[in-house]
Order: sequence, then C-alpha cells, then structure tokens
Amino acid sequence: MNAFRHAMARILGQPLLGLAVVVALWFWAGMIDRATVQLLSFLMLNILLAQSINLLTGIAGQISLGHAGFFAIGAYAAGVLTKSHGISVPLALILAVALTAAVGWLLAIPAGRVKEFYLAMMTAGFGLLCFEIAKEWSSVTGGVVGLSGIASPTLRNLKVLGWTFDAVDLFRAMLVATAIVLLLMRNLVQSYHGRAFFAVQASEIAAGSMGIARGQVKRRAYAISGAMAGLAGALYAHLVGYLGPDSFGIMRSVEVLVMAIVGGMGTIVGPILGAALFTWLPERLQVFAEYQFMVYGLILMVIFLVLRRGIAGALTEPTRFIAVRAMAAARAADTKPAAPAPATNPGPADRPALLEVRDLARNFAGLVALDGVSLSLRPGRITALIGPNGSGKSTLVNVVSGIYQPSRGHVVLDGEEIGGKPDHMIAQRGLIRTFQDPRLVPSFTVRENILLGGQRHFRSPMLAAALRWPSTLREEADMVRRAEQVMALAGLDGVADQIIDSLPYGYRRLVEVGRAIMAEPTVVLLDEPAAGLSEAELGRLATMIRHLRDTGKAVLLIEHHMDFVNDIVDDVVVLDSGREIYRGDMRGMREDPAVIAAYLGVGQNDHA
Ligand SMILES: Nc1ncnc2c1ncn2[C@@H]1O[C@H](COP(=O)(O)OP(=O)(O)OP(=O)(O)O)[C@@H](O)[C@H]1O
Repeated sequence: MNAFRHAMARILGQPLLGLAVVVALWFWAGMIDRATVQLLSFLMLNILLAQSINLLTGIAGQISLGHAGFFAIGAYAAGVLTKSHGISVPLALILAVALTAAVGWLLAIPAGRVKEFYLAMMTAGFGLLCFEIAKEWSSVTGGVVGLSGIASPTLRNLKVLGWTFDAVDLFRAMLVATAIVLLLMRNLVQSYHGRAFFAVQASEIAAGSMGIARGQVKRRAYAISGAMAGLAGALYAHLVGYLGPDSFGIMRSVEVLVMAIVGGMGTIVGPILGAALFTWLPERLQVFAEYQFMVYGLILMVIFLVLRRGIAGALTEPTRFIAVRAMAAARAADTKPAAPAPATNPGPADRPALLEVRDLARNFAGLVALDGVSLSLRPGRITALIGPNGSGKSTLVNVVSGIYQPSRGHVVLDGEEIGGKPDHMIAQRGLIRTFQDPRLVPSFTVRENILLGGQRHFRSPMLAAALRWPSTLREEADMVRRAEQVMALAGLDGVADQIIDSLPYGYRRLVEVGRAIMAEPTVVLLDEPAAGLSEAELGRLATMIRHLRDTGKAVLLIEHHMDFVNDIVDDVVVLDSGREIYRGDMRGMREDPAVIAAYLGVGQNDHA
C-alpha cells in the first residue's frame, strides 16, 4: 500500500502530467457535446474555488465559511462592469480580481484577530453580508430578479480582443487560466512564503519566533484566496450570462469547503480531485429524483468517515505536495555538508554584551513573576539560567522574545531597545528562541522544519516566488544547502525527509535547536532543550550549543539537567521567585548557600 501511495505521489507530482491533462482537455473539448463542455467549464470554476479555500484554510489555517462572498463580488463586478459600464471583458476580469483581492485584504484585518469558531462565524457573517447586498442593492445587482444579459457564449456576445467566444473557446480560456493559477499557487506554496503560511497554521507563536509577521501572512492569504475565488466568480458571470443572489448563499460556501476537504486540504492535487468528484456527482445523483440530496448527504457522511485525510491523503503519501520537498531533494544531491566549526574557547567575558536586560519585571494580575532581573549575554559565551520551578525563567524568555510585554525595565539587543516590541520584529533583528514544548510544523519533514529557521533571511517577493524567478531559486538553494549543514551538525541528515510527527520526541527538540541555528541569530534563548533527551541525543545537543558559542552567538540556556549544564556553560545566573540570587560560575553556584537552600536542595537534605 505504501509503495502504491509513494508511486502515486511521484506520478501526481509530475508537472508534465498536468501539461498532458491540459492539452488533452483542450483538444477533447472540440469533439464533445455542449453539455459536457459546460460541465468541464464548471469543473474549472470548482477547481479554482476549492484551491482558493485550500490556500486560506488548508494551508494558512484560516477557516472560512463565507467564500461564496468573494465568488459573488467577482461575479457581480465582472457582470456590472461589462454590462452597465461597457468595460471590455479582459479589463473587467482584472478589475474583478483586484477588487476581491482588496476585499480579502480588508477582511483579514478583523478576521486575522480571531480564531476557530469566532473566525468561522465572522467569515459566515461576511458571506451573509455579500449575499444580502446582492439581494438588496437592486439598482446595481438587479436584486432578487438578478442581472441578466451579461456577455456569454449563449448570447453569442462574449467578445474578447475582437474575437467572439463560443462555449468551447470560453472553456479553453478557463482551462488555461486555471492551469496558470495552479502553477503559480504551487510555486508559491513551495517557496518560503508558503512555508510561512503553514507555520502560521501550526503555531502563530512559533511563527512569530522565526520572524514571520503573522498579520501580514494572513492578509496575504486572504487577498490571494479572495482573488482566486473572485476570478472564479468573474468567469462564472460570463459562463452563465445571468447572476441571481441564490447562487451565492451559505450553501455555496459550504460546498466549496466540502470539495476541498473531501479532496484533501493542504495539498495541491486534493482540491482538484474533490472538485472533479463534486462536479460529476450531482449529475449522477439526478436519477434519485427527490431523494438526491439525501443520497448526497449519506455519501458525504461515508466519505468523511472513511477518508480522514481526503482522497489525496488516501491515494498518496501524506502532504506529498506541500513545501519545498522536491526542490530541496534535488538541490541537496549536490550539497556537501560542512564539517562542524572547530571548537574554540569561550569568548572573553569583557566583550560588549549582545543582549542587555536591565531591571526587567513582569506581573500577572498581582503575581510578580519577574522582579527586577538584570542580565548580560556576551558573544561566544553560554550563560545558564537556572532556578526552581516557577522562579520566572520562562517568563524572562517570553518577555525578552516579545511574547509578553514587560511591566518594567529594558531589553537592549545589539544596542537597540527591543522591550515591548512584537515577537516577529525581535526575531527579525536576530534574537531567536526555542520553546519548552517544541513547536514545529507537524506535517513538515525535518528539512522543511529546519528551513523555517531561515525565514528571516529570505528576500524574494511573492511574485518572484510564484514565477520561480532565478533569484528566488538561488536563494532557496542556498538556504537548502545551509539546512543540510545544520542537519549534518545535528546528526539529523539520516531523517531529513521524514515527517516530523513520525519521529520520536528527542528528534523534535534537536530539530527546534537546529532551526534556531539555521536562523543565524546573534542571541539564542534555549528553554530546557535537554528535557527528555537520551544520552546520545544530549551529546548531539551539546555539539549544537557549542557550535552556536564557537560561531560567536550569545547563548542563554535554561536547564534543570545539572550535569549537562556543568559540561557546557561559561556563566550562571540563578533566579528564585523572580529575583536573581546568584551570578558567577558553576563551582561558586554549587557552594552558594542561597542557591543550595532555594534550588539544589542540599539544605533540605541536611534538615532531613
Ligand atoms: N501567562 C501567565 N499567566 C499567569 N501567570 C503566569 C503566566 N506565565 C507564568 N506565570 C506565573 O509566573 C511564575 C513564573 O513562571 P515561569 O514559567 O516563568 O517559571 P519557570 O522558572 O520557567 O518554571 P519552570 O522551570 O517550571 O518552567 C509562575 O508562578 C507562573 O505560574
């Protein structure tokens, strides 16, 4: 079964297969009856709609129950602009797409602030609003009577660049448009922009910690998704020549979502298969006459029960079509991993600090979690931050990395005050952190997760990524090469292509630290990276942390594993109840009475 799914993944992943299908459909359309051409045209619309929601929901993780709204805006914009304002069809199409992209961008501003049920309800509200406007704004949309007489093949008045389109011409134009959109979407999803979408879906906090501006990513996802649904709407207007509000109700939004889910969200091929099934199925179900919707409902229930990851998930390997995998593997083949940096001594203790924390405090509703902590992290030195549970170590990392606002004090990174700045900006400036519970993209491979560390260094604009501009490919190849080096250092090269969720826990910790190395930070904050690691994994972790030190990074290590800390750190700071109780070296710490009483527990043994 696995061999079959692997083979299917290879076959369906071939761009030549897509080209062959497009060419075959192009010629076949000239040989078949009109009804079939119409059905194929609807298939193109459904593919665009299903991909549009796939990008927003399956890839960027933003559920939408109002996609029919974008479809309606695109359709009415094209219909009104061509019919009432005499604008040419191609220009109207471009304007309709631009308008829906702008609406998507604007919708992201409120929608980007909410999640899950609230987001579902907000987007359903958007869909309802569009539906009601279509119904009530009768001077423009024709209201419930609808807008008829839009240029279409049926009326023989669909003129494009002086050429009158019949049904077959329109289908061919839709076929080419759909193929181009799919190609651009695939390229985009496989670039670092696409990885940012997946990262936001997996964990917004982790995305921020890699320098990904989640608000911007969501706005882009809404705008592109809106534009795709808008394009489908504009094409629909010219396909049918008539628009009525009933085509844009909530059921249309649900249908679009169902197509993408049944096909397989998060993949490129899934929504195509889902769209094909749901274009073909209603026709077949007509034999059940008045029972057809019952049968439809039953089929849906069975499909969701049996195909948990959609048709694509059943046919192929999981998430085979996402991210940079194919490209990464190709580039990796000619990559020679660099040897780990030679060990050097720690940097001198008197070099200027890369990170200065001064008098930092943080309260949580009356609880003082941090109470005036000061700390300096210098290049090429590893500082341990230790202390009993609840002493404020993670809070310090969260405040410094921008997840929590400080209640008081300063955080200065490389001479710049960063206290209170958003987490992604702090990461962009070179302060990278890991989490107590590793936060990775579960559907990504080890390589893809490591690559996410490089997000802050990518520069290619979205258009260049969608067009696979040579500069984008070069940038991507450089990053992949660096990811290979990081994996070699971390001993992860043997599992580079494994999905992270299929690997034991220890690997996830190492991958998260590898991701931090990939970011080429100036300052790294590691929150209990050794927890739960085996002896062999601890060895690899130590190599990675020493590599950070030897390449001049300032490292803060929160850790309870004293033997591990003893072996690698240069300086130690101990916290208790949000205050510093010790600063110095390891030996001094072990003998310090305050540390013994608060943390090391020897004092308690003495009492026993
Ligand atoms: N988001 C929050 N809301 C309320 N209280 C919090 C929050 N985060 C931390 N605290 C509290 O702040 C104090 C310090 O917690 P913190 O997690 O920083 O300790 P820690 O030293 O990292 O502990 P551990 O070693 O168990 O991770 C604790 O009393 C904790 O309950």
